[in-house]
Formats: sequence, C-alpha cells, structure tokens
Amino acid sequence: MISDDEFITHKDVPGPTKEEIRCLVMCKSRVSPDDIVVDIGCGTGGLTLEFAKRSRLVYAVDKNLDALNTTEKNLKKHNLDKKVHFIHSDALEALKDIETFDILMIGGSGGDLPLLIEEGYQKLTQNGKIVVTSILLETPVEAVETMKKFQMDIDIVDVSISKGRIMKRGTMMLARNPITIVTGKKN
Ligand SMILES: C[S@@+](CC[C@H](N)C(=O)[O-])C[C@H]1O[C@@H](n2cnc3c(N)ncnc32)[C@H](O)[C@@H]1O
Repeated sequence: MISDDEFITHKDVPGPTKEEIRCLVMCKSRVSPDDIVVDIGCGTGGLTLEFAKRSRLVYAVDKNLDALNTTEKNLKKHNLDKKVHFIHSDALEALKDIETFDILMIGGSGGDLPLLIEEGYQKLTQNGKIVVTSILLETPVEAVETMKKFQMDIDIVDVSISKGRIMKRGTMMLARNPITIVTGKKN
C-alpha cells in the first residue's frame, strides 16, 4: 500500500483516498490479477493506483481534467500507467463505451449514483462487484436501495479512523471523517 504523502496532488483536486480506506476497498473488492476495473471519479488516483497494482486493466474516469492528469502523473510515478486507460468524461458517458468489467468502483458520482449502478450492473461480469465509497449520509442509502433491486449481495461498512500524532507530552489521536463503503456482488 502506498502512503498518503507519496502522492502528487493538485490544489483543485480532492486528495487521495486515505491509506487505511484504500486497504479496506482492496479487501472488499476482492480484486484479483485477471480483473478489469472501472474507477469512476479517479481524483488523485489513490484507488486507481492500488487497483492497477493488483488487476489486469483499469479504466480511470474523471470529468475534471486536472484530476485525470493528476491520476496519470501518479500512475507514471509508479510505472503503472501502461495498465490504465485514462478517460476524461462524465461517468455515465464513459460507462456506455466500456464493454464489460469485473469491478466498478464509484468514488464520485455527482448525483447520478442510481443510474450509474443500473448501467454498471448490466456490464458487470458474474460475481462482479460494485464498490461505493462515500462521505455523505445519503449516498450509502441510495447505493443499497439500488443494489437491492438487482438482488445483489450487499456489504456495508462504516469506518471511523483516528490517526496518532506523537507530541512531546504524549500521543494525540486525531479523528478523520467517517467513510461508508458499500459493496454489492452480482449473483
Ligand atoms: C473524492 S474524489 C475521488 C478520490 C479518488 N478515489 C482518489 O483516491 O484519489 C471524487 C472525484 O469524482 C469526480 N466526479 C464526481 N462526479 C463525477 C461524474 N459524474 N463523472 C466523472 N467524475 C466525477 C470528481 O471530479 C472528483 O475528482
């Protein structure tokens, strides 16, 4: 797992998904070397990079060109850019052009989540997974409701992490925003 401070960042792009959350996403997605992954809302490339290390091919999609360029820089830095197709597009448009995949990672949807899950489900391989990460309370509910329509096996984890900061007098634990990870498996 690559540490958070190894990423190249951009002032107008959200920072990478934190290391501990990346660990959990890799674990919940059960990504394997033959998998094709679509990373919607690739941002800084935190998840794209971890998926590229563990899969056959990743489609990294973002509607923000600064984000896509930042992801590309981070993948190049780790010699993983050859395993990634970089797509500058809105998520729904991008999905229409991709034939099939084993994992659909949704880390940013801009309000289109139910549609994205519906479109993505059609192209997901048998036993494929849709993983949604969110800081908003409403997003996991939308994800679960949509996944239920397709009788997916659903796993929900809410993660609250505190990181220790060592100071002169002792160690202070600093809380981070809770993140919810919803994973749906196609039966
Ligand atoms: C929180 S960031 C994702 C961070 C990323 N997972 C990482 O580890 O670096 C969310 C991203 O989703 C993108 N996004 C939001 N809605 C989108 C949409 N409808 N289509 C494509 N990208 C979208 C935003 O531009 C932003 O870069």
